[in-house]
Amino acid sequence: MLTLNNPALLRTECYLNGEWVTADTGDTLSVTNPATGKIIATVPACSAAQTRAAIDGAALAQPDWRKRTAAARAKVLHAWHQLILAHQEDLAQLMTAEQGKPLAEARGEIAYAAAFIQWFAEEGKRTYGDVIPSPFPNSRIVVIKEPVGVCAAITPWNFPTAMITRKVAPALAAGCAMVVKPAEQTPLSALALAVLAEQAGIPAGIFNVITGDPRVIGGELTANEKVRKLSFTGSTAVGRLLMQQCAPTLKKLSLELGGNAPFIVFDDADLDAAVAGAMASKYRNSGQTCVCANRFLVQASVYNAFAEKLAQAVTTLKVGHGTEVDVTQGPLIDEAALCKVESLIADAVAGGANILNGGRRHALGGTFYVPTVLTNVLPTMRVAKEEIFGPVAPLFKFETEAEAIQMANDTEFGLAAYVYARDIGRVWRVSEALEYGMVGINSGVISTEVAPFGGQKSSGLGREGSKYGIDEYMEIKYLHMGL
Ligand SMILES: NC(=O)c1ccc[n+]([C@@H]2O[C@H](COP(=O)([O-])OP(=O)(O)OC[C@H]3O[C@@H](n4cnc5c(N)ncnc54)[C@H](O)[C@@H]3O)[C@@H](O)[C@H]2O)c1
Repeated sequence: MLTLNNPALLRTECYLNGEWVTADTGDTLSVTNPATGKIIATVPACSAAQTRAAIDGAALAQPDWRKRTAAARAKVLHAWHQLILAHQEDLAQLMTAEQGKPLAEARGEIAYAAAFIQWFAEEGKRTYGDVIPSPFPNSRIVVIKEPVGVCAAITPWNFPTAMITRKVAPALAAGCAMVVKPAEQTPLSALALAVLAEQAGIPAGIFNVITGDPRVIGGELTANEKVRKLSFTGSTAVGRLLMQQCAPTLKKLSLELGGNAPFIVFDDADLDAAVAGAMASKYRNSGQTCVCANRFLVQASVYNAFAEKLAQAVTTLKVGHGTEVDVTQGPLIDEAALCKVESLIADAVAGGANILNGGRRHALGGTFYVPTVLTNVLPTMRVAKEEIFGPVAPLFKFETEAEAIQMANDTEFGLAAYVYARDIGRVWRVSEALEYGMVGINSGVISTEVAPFGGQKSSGLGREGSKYGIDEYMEIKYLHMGL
């Protein structure tokens, strides 16, 4: 039973153009608690016509929002940030109920999500242009930045709040309006953000949350020419599809897609620190994180020692319902995710991998899975090529630095990578050779609002966070001025 201190945060209508609405067709989507398998709410399955109306509303509201000073926009964003922090506990409860992650992680995500709003409220004041000396006499070239206009966001279920604020905060700070379609598994966190946005005084039409069939809403968001930018976080397959759908209207795109992060442990690494980093990177959110370590590449001379220490560490994880005190690993999002994990492990074992820990469903049933460590894993196995998105650490062996780099880059993805080593020369050489957007060095946690999060290769386009993140929502214009 979900009980909130402020029950008004559990909203089950969409927030479009400053109004709370149901679907014009009357259709709904069910929201299931992955820990219990029970339906906890239903939300509207809105139509393409409603999506169009939301875009129209955003297009009408955006010019006034844009005309405000950045300081005036920041004031409203700071109010939203404060309200989110004031309701951190309720928001965390909602997130755990629909997503399954332990409450401590959910609380952490709320603070992290709010930090983007605070950061971009201030960064919006620093969207400086430039003055370029002209090659012609008596003239100057002045470069200015302007908001893109109406933007759309399509977000995943694994970080139901942060994946929204990472996009909405820079967009609003820049002077844009946003229509957000959250994942169908986790709409309640998104709608609660809208409740607080309304309270904070974000004007009607500037922040909209629409729920429903992804193809219906995504189809309109990508086809509508009033939407000038799409920011998407999710799988590479859907990212490619949306990119195609945006081609006719040539929208700007940010795509934060899948990963296949290598976690490289060299023989000079502090092994205890590497295990601590591995635990944070791999088992957080039950391994359902795009920057999760997906392949552990361990130098042969420390392979057994690292494997033993990691297998020991995972026994300290407590699997259970995210609302229970001390639980450190919740369920997977659904049965399909669990089946994928099982089939990857079966493939590895059939090819000769050993299960050092786990490798089976948890006695709790449902979608709970025992944290797993696999040894003797080979780069030819499926587990080396696909995003696992579950609590499974496959350990690969390498001999030389060159081999580690070759194995690390042997994937279409290029989101996050991790390197554990003490030799500073090695750290530089390897980091520069890695074809990844982010490298954690002796650190298993890399994401922060002040850094440019994003990937290379099939992991996507664009950056979120930092000064680079706000540029994604700004057009560049220059004035060639005769004096
Ligand atoms: N790079 C990053 O920043 C980052 C962060 C979190 C998750 N991810 C990635 O997200 C994936 C997991 O999320 P998922 O399983 O929800 O991904 P997904 O691609 O299935 O879904 C993501 C979003 O896209 C929507 N969607 C699905 N099909 C659509 C369609 N045809 N048209 C329009 N919208 C559509 C979904 O409703 C959801 O809102 C993983 O690959 C993970 O690596 C990436």
